[in-house]
Amino acid sequence: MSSVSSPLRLGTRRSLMATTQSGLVAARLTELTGRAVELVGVTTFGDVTKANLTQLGGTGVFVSALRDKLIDGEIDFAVHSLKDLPTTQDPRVVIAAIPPRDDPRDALVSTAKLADLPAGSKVGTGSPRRIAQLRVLRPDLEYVPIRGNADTRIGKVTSGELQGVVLAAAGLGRLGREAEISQVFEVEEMLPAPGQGALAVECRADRTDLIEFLSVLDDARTRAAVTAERAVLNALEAGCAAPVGAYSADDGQNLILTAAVVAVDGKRAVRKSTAGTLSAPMDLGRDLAAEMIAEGAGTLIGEQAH
Ligand SMILES: NCc1[nH]cc(CCC(=O)O)c1CC(=O)O
Repeated sequence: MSSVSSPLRLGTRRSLMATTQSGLVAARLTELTGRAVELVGVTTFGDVTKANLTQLGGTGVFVSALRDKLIDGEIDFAVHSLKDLPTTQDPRVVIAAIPPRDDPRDALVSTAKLADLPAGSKVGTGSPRRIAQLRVLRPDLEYVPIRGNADTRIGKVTSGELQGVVLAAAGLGRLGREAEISQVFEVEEMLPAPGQGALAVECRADRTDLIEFLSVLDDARTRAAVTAERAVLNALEAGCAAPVGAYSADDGQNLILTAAVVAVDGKRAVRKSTAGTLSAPMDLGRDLAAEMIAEGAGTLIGEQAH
């Protein structure tokens, strides 16, 4: 940062989803502070690989290229979908802000609601968490692994290749594709991925002034909720491709947290809820995960590792 008035450089993946959410954060930061923000496009491995995400064997495929640019100083900050961030923090960077969360729920893009699809209909999703929970609701449908951006996925419904695809409501909303949603799943029937619908604003750990500056974007309630959700994922030693759902929100007083590990056959699950103070979300998540492990959650995750 040379002078106070020079624009901050916000590094972003080039996908429509990424540029849209980065653009929203940039506009909000400018609105709150008057500081100009310039978007810098970065290509990541996660954008170029054709491999199924569950087969990449690691987490954070969308994240590392942006972090490299942060560390090099080529960009000042980056905006990630929180659910794509590994739970173990790289010590060279910090999450300076977690803005207010958008819709955390999963949504079906289809011409019909899930209950009304004919038996044998093909529904696309590459997420073991979604497949497992969908199998509980409709064991008689066929679940097809798919990748690609939202446009490609929705295109398979439009073309008739698939009768439905399941995507995060927040992403569909950011892309302006809400009109194609036939059903938004309640969190009780389809527990979202930890952090789903939330964004993380990241910058280098040594840029104290910038961290302070970006904190204007932070929403304490969202931060508490997603911290609890991610603590579950971390304690279960699971990544973003694991069949783990977690959702937390406060009722004004306490933080309520529900988490589940679901077998991909839809037949077994370990599911637990708890409530605790807003001030210790990490403990809430870690304690819930310990109870889940005592009930066999670790075995369920282990079975699906390969
Ligand atoms: N794994 C890809 C990804 N990362 C974040 C979102 C959606 C937006 C969000 O959860 O903030 C998506 C697509 C999807 O799951 O439909």
